[in-house]
Amino acid sequence: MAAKRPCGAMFPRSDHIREIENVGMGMATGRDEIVVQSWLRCLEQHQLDPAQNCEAFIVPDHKLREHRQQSEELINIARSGLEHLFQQVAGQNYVLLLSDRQGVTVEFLGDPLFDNNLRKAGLYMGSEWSEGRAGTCAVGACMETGEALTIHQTDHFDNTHTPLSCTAAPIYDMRGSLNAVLDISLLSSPILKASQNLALHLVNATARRIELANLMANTRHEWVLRFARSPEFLDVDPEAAISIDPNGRVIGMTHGGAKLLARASGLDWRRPETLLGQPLSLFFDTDIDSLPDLTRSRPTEERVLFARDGNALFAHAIEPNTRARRRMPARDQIPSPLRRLGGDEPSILALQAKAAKLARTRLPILIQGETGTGKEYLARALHDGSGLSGRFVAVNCAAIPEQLIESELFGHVPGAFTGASAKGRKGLIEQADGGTLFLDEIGDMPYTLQSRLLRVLAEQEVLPVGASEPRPVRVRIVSASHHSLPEAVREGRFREDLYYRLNTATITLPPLRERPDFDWLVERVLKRHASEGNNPALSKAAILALKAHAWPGNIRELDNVIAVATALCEKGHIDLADLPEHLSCEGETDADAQALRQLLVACDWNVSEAARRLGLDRSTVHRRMKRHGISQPH
Ligand SMILES: Nc1ncnc2c1ncn2[C@@H]1O[C@H](COP(=O)(O)OP(=O)(O)OP(=O)(O)O)[C@@H](O)[C@H]1O
Repeated sequence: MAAKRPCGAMFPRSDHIREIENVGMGMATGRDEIVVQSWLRCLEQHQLDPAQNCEAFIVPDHKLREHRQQSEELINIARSGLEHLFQQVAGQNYVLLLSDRQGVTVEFLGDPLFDNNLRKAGLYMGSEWSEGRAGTCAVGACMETGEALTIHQTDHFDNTHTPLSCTAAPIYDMRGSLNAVLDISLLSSPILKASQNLALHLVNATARRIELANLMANTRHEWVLRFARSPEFLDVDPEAAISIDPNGRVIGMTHGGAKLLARASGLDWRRPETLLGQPLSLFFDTDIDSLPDLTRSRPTEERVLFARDGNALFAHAIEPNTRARRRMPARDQIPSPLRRLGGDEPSILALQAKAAKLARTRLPILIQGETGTGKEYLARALHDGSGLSGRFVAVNCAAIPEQLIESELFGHVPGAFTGASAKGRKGLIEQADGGTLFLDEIGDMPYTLQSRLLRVLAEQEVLPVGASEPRPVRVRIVSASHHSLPEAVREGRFREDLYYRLNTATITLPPLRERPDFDWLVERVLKRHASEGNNPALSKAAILALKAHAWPGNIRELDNVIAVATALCEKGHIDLADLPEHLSCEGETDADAQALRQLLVACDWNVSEAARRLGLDRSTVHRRMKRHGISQPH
């Protein structure tokens, strides 16, 4: 969807265009250098025309989902920082945008009162603010320069954006690459650019805290060294941090950390690869063996470190978490798509570690598990964690009519059969070339096709329908079934040789009712359905009801229940009343019914009072009464 932005420029249009054109011809202007450089990039590199108004571009929903999924870890880490920042500027009409490294807004906090205007102005979820797309703007210029900045009103290149004032700060990942941009914007602002100085300070501070939280979340087994210029802030709000491996080499840093290392060594922070892997002693007059002297066991003002450029800093060394290391031997080797499969419980970690090892191979993998346990989700994660460059193609063998499945999978040459496409068609197997083919419900694959699939696996080639020459394909096969394949083999419905080829490596997903990381999954699904302004928590009673349920539909059922509850709940609280009836009353016994009756009698059949004493809302109590056939005697 693309919406046209309002054209209410605060500066006469022709003057604005003329000024940009003059800059393009090398004439001086009073603007900040960062604005001038961005205008020049827009003219020369992005070939934008200042006389041509752009539309706010909002990526389609499915694309937004992809962008959000890719940034899920960042969004989760950043959320509390964003909410804190939003509270700090509450009532001042600021909007907060978190953009991913393509400039797409993946998280948004704004006043719903101005929803329509914000959407029109492109200050909204899914809007793309890269410089090539939108011209000079805070997010785009921040992405290009890697620096925090304000693009105020007529600093914008595109005339349609000139009412806006936008301030952005970069968020770097631990390896020094730009990971995201945090932007704070106003639909209308005072004329003076200096009015945004405080906003600049706030976004910078929030970006720094998000980077620090990211570094801490990803550094459990290494030393972390945090820095501040004053001892008072060292333990509570450090300015920079780095992580150090057991050999004393720098392996991660916040942006402040990168700048500090660069300053100390005379290297360039824009080339993070020159900083990473270097020994600590290149930057400071210390080494890994001396780090215990900088832990909290000593008073802050005594924890002083000298950088190689002569500057003194206060430092706080945090020891590696050895307990976590023992418990999670392979966690840091698990690619992040696979880490997102579950929590930190040993059996789930073992499952992730196994998946991580298999992801790196090209072996066929068979995934088993009840319906809705996440077999396709795991297949995708295996693909994302495999480093394969081709596509992930999913096929549900039970959903394609038997007469079509052959040409769907293998493709066909022109005119291969009545109704075949005149141009011929690439089959799904070829579409997955270089990537992963996920065959869901493989047990439903027609017997005759099973031998052809075997050939694909054995020979790495595919023979389209009607073709005489096979075509080479390199495809990784992941299959899944919630039927028992050995049983299908015994009954002669599934080829034994294919079964043995497919199940060289098997991963079995536990049903939800047996998952030790149930709480983690509930939290994750809650976050998935949270949106700006609706980020609910579960009441105790609701948690108990979720735990008591048997979840025959597994994670899919949980996902649906939470989606509905999130939509129904009020005041940021999911209570029993927001859960489906069969779930909220589950596990109640006759004794519970009797207790409820006694309570109602004690409350003189005042349902509100009974609800208050139970900590439930009235509709839940009414529902329980109905279920147990309890009513006030007349
Ligand atoms: N580890 C997970 N974390 C969060 N959500 C998950 C996880 N695993 C699965 N899901 C969600 O649960 C739902 C069902 O997952 P999926 O379709 O992968 O299950 P399945 O086992 O392939 O189901 P079926 O057997 O019916 O094909 C999806 O909405 C998916 O996003």
